[in-house]
Amino acid sequence: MTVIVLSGPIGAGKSSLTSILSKYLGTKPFYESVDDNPVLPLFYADPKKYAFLLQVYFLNTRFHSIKDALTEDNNVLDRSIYEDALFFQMNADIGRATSEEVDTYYELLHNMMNELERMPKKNPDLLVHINVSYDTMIKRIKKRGRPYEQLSYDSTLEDYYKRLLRYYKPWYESYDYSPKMEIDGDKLDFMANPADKQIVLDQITDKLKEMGKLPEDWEKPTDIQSEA
Ligand SMILES: Nc1ncnc2c1ncn2[C@@H]1O[C@H](COP(=O)(O)OP(=O)(O)OP(=O)(O)O)[C@@H](O)[C@H]1O
Ligand SMILES: Nc1nc(=O)c2ncn([C@H]3C[C@H](O)[C@@H](CO)O3)c2[nH]1
Repeated sequence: MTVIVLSGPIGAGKSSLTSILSKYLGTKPFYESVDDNPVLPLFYADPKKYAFLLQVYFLNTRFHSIKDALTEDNNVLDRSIYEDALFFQMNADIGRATSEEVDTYYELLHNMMNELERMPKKNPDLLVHINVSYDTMIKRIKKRGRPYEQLSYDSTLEDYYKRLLRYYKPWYESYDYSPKMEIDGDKLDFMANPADKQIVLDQITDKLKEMGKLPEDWEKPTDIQSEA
């Protein structure tokens, strides 16, 4: 059983790589709730009002996914539950949560993490972090085109995204729930360039091999074009 979680800022390529990687390894993908998330557009329209509700919504859906992923066989999750507090803390730091909301959130998070501690498998096997610069992040956000994430939608988003990148660096450095590795999301265009895609897949499978975590019955696919 091998559970891989991806991490990285907005638009880094987590969902895309989750799809590619799960097909390549023949495992099950779990996606963050975005297009079916009723609170996300409300949050971008009025962050102060909805930051807490959005966080509870995400925490709940992430808890479900990680519980399923840790009990089923081989999986790839497109964002880790460990990034939840990063987002909330950042929003709280810029005044989008009351002290009561902050206290309630951390108590709830603590309770949920304790539940995970009780599971036979407590942590993922590997965290794959996609690093991107601000320019790449904005290019990808534009390319994907969710209206409420565009810089033209809200003049404070530039600061929000730059701040998010600053929070990710120490977060990744202190992450210690599992082995971890970084992918260079600026250099490696694993969506459009097959050679880059193979480099990324080799980096991940080499790491799994080194850890003895490559699924036993896995055979390297010969045609990666079909993994997109
Ligand atoms: N390495 C890459 N090279 C080129 N384009 C990419 C790359 N990764 C992702 N993209 C494109 O960038 C956009 C955002 O990618 P994706 O939705 O996978 O990001 P994400 O990290 O899951 O974002 P979010 O955090 O918002 O869920 C998509 O249009 C995708 O096709
Ligand atoms: N506030 C907040 N807290 C989270 O935990 C969180 N997780 C994801 N997101 C936002 C980023 C993308 O717009 C979109 C898809 O990742 O959802 C979040 N926003």
